Amino acid sequence: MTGADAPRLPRTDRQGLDARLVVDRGSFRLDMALSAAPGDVIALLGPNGAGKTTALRVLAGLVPLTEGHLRLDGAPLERVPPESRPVGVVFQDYLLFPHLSALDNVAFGPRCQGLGKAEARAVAAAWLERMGLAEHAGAKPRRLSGGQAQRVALARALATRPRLLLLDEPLAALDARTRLEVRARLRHHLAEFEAVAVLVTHDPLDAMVLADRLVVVEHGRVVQEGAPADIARRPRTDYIAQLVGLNLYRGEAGGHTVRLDAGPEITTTEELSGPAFVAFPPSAVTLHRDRPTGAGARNLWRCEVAGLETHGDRIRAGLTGELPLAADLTTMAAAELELRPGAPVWATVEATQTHAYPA
Ligand SMILES: Nc1ncnc2c1ncn2[C@@H]1O[C@H](COP(=O)(O)OP(=O)(O)OP(=O)(O)O)[C@@H](O)[C@H]1O
Repeated sequence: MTGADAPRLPRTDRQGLDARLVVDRGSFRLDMALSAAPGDVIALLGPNGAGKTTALRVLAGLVPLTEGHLRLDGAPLERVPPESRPVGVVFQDYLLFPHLSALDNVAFGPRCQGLGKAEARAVAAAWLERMGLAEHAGAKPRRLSGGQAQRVALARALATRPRLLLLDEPLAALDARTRLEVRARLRHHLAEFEAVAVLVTHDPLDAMVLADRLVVVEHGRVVQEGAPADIARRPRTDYIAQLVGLNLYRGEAGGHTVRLDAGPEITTTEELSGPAFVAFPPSAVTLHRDRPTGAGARNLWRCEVAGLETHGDRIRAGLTGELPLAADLTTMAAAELELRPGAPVWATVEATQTHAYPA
């Protein structure tokens, strides 16, 4: 069925993306609501197998919806075939046409939209210029660096003036140094893009730098969404807490303490009641060989070192015991404490270093 003979579904005036994506793939079910205004950049973030790529493929029209709806600028897209959707896609490995020059790769979309050859090439040349790639217009993809190929792929997607831009792990194919530069450029282009952009990534840094809003997906469901800073400050699942490098616990708050579902109490500065999360960074934890006696440390737990790894210029200790947690310390402190797997330690955290919020 083509877009033309699809049944006419009601249009709404709502601009941007308005979707509920339900897809069954064997035993896996994706069920997520996704909405965005023109100009929004949304990052879908989640562990392997969470359903991010499936969501992107549904938006692109490559996988059909089992249930739900998909509207873009008020128009229903469910029955519109991929090639007729006003959607641009940058695939993880870019999928440039190997036999076409950068210019003709970018001109391909405008040509398919009905522009004449010269006109389409002029549009493509303008996009390559904007991407800082004018001098590579005649190059075939194999002669482009990873960063250049990524920009050609982005130009190719943007040249069709899509109302929805989809980017699948846009920086995953790049080495660390190129990534830094390409990330900054991509941020600039996304900021200029006037329609909705949705990107899929595993990398919290890419998500935080590139997106205005994060949608965290686990097991086919949205577990948290919001501005990057809010999510980093108030994670609601273990996956997100690990991603942003926080210790996270759930319990029942009463005044300045949160009694954890499994384990001890944590003293906090916030005053709350009812179900609550408490989070604190590994750098807030101080370890001691002997039980500390000072009055300052309100939170004190008896733990055991489960593992040690280097983390930047510090050592991260994974602890089990009264409270499982991650603690960061300097190499010197780790040596002085004679930390090794199995070593007993006392862990303290000041109440002022914790952050409690309703669950
Ligand atoms: N063609 C398919 N047929 C059946 N099941 C599939 C198919 N493609 C993906 N799945 C299943 O759908 C689920 C979600 O996969 P998806 O690729 O969307 O996750 P993801 O979040 O993008 O993961 P990753 O980060 O590893 O790419 C997985 O359980 C996967 O096994």
